[in-house]
Amino acid sequence: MTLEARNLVAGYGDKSILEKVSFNLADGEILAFFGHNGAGKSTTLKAVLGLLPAKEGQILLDGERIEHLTVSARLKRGLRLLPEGKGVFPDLNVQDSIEIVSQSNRDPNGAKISADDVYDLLPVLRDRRKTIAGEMSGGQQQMLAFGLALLGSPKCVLLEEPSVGLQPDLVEELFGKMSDICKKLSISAILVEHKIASAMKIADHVMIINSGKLVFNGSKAEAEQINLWNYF
Ligand SMILES: Nc1ncnc2c1ncn2[C@@H]1O[C@H](COP(=O)(O)OP(=O)(O)OP(=O)(O)O)[C@@H](O)[C@H]1O
Repeated sequence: MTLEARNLVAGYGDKSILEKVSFNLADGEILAFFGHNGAGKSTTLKAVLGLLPAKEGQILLDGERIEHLTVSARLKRGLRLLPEGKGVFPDLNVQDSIEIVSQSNRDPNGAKISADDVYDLLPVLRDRRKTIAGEMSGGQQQMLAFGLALLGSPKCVLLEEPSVGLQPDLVEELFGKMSDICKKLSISAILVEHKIASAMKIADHVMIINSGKLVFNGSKAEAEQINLWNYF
């Protein structure tokens, strides 16, 4: 199991938003995470990464308890967040962006995913090496953000609405690429999305949150048997 949450309670100040949220995610699995605006999706991601403290419960990464660790310690262990909006350097070209991030990630044991690997996995980035990131299309910027996240050799990526602002065909292309790469490299992902039909195409597992409580948590096959909208 890559990532597991057990009875996680988290919120802002004295107020708890998440009510004993539990889920688990195996290597290479994609967990589609749905819910209304304000239901608690981002709060869950923030608690997993350590941007919010866990008031109660446990978070485990590869079996190790991490809920007391700092954000940087969790990043070192392979968690990555791709926040909503494009996580790119808008004024740098693709090549310089990849070079800067791969140099800053270089560790003495050797980074597992190199710049060349990223170009091989996402050939559009090789084609656009000299293009300024801020001048690329939304979908290409998302691919770059995902490529930069891969340079850290993540175990689990937390994807916050990567489809925002993309046309439907680009959403399918982006999700297809992300899914292929996660499967190939055994990276697990939580995919927070409002574009449910597109996210369902690549999901292995589905969760729906409502007012801080998980109201559905099951396999894709189980999710396909029900009307997901009844849970919103
Ligand atoms: N910084 C904050 N301080 C206090 N309350 C917050 C803060 N951020 C979010 N909340 C509250 O926490 C609850 C859950 O918000 P959260 O951002 O997790 O929702 P979400 O499911 O990610 O929504 P969306 O789909 O709109 O991004 C909401 O009631 C929201 O008002």
